[in-house]
Amino acid sequence: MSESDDKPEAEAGTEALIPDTPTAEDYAKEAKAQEAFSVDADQGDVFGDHEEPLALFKEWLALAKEHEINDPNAMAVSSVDAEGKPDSRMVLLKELDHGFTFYTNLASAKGEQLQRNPNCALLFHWKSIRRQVRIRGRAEVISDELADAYFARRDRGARIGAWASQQSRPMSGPDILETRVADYEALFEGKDVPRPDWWKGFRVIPETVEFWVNRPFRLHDRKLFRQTDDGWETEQLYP
Ligand SMILES: Cc1cc2nc3c(=O)[nH]c(=O)nc-3n(C[C@H](O)[C@H](O)[C@H](O)COP(=O)(O)O)c2cc1C
Ligand code: PXP
Repeated sequence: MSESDDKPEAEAGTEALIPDTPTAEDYAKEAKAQEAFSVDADQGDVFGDHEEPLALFKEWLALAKEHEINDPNAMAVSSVDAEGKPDSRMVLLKELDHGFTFYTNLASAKGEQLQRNPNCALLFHWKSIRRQVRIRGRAEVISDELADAYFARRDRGARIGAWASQQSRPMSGPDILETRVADYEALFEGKDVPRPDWWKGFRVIPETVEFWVNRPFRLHDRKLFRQTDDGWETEQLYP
């Protein structure tokens, strides 16, 4: 029996769905097929000599924007509920200053969790360039002024949608959302659509930011930035 035949029975049905661990030949094939961001070691100096992580993050996001098929600014945000159980979902990064801002409904599950416990984590994974960025930090609710400015840039349809959606709460029937959208369209007909008080942004202030780039045979490169009283310190981590 070859090594690859020696698999537990329960895995059999998933073989067609879940790729096997790559062989040296697979790495060689991929390196040819996907020159710029292959799994080989030639992505160059991906970390640079930045003294803080946000400049490096911007470089990586710019590269991701060139290569991702959509939403290079998509990130998972993980929070914890009242029982301390973790919860994750995707959001879109919308502002980048000294923190990472996304917009949402404050009364949603994530909105309530982050207001109760601001400790959270963000995760970017860009498949096209085979890179990951992990951020741990604390979320703060942004100012009304910032939220108003972003809300005003959204299409009218999305602004009406924000009023109509009671995000994360159960919907009582199949047509209820359409009905609520129609109701708010009628309410705001001929008027500007204001930002609902509960539609706001969270800015995640990073405490650690880790940059990860894929390498062959899982010998990846990792660089961790950690905020200290004297600025950022960095270290390389084993893969
Ligand atoms: C790519 C992507 C981007 C998303 N962006 C947002 C976002 O910026 N804000 C938001 O409230 N929900 C966004 N969602 C929906 C959330 O993942 C989630 O379903 C919703 O916010 C409810 O989450 P909660 O019940 O944990 O609060 C996005 C979903 C995907 C797949
Ligand atoms: C429910 C919800 N709110 C907000 C956003 C943020 O993006 P935008 O302002 O571009 O709609 C998204 C993006 O998918 C979303 O799904």
